Amino acid sequence: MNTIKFYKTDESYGFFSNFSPHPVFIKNELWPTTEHYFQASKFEDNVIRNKIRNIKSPMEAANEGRNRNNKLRQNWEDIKDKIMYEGLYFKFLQHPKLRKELILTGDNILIEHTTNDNYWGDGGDGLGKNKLGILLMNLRKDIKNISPDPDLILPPWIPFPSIDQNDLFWRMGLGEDYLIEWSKYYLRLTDNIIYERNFPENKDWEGIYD
Ligand SMILES: Nc1nc(O)c(N)c(N[C@@H]2O[C@H](COP(=O)(O)O)[C@@H](O)[C@H]2O)n1
Repeated sequence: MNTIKFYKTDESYGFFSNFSPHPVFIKNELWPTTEHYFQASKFEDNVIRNKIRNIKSPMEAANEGRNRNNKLRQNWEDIKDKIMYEGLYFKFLQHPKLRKELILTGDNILIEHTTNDNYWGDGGDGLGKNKLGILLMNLRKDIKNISPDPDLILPPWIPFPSIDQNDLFWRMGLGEDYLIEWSKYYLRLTDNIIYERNFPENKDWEGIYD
């Protein structure tokens, strides 16, 4: 088995980094990157969460999240892997090109390679836990279970479960981009019946296939 190492966003496979500039929409909030979401999730105080959400760069968001003058939520150590997986899940489902790239890594081992991190990364010498790489590989398996087709684009209610079809979210930015891409994909399908059987309309999207 081969390995794929990533770290810096401007190097190969940089989109696996949480610092990559891919916005995510999670539980009715838009985050500039998964790093912003992850760092803000360390706190219960909405003032701090919103401060982090509005910070420009992921590095500054990470610095604020690591600022121990901010009161860390009590159970953070217990939930941090789950939060990270949640961020990754929505990132890779909400950006079809990233979903495709993840599937195309096949069964290669994914490693966040850095001396800066012994938990999420490999510590540089391979002795770190590489939790980010492991979660990405778990996600790859889960995504392939939904559909292994790298070119498939999921209907909007799967990557964006909390937004119904009349929401203004679909008229701008991430939502608009997704809907346009999905519509083009769906209209080009040669076998709609199988797609519609695999992904039945949910109640907020009734009639979308008509
Ligand atoms: N760019 C970068 N610099 C560092 O110093 C890092 N530790 C990482 N790793 C990423 O940091 C995030 C989690 O950090 P904390 O749990 O707040 O220490 C996570 O996105 C790692 O992949 N990256």
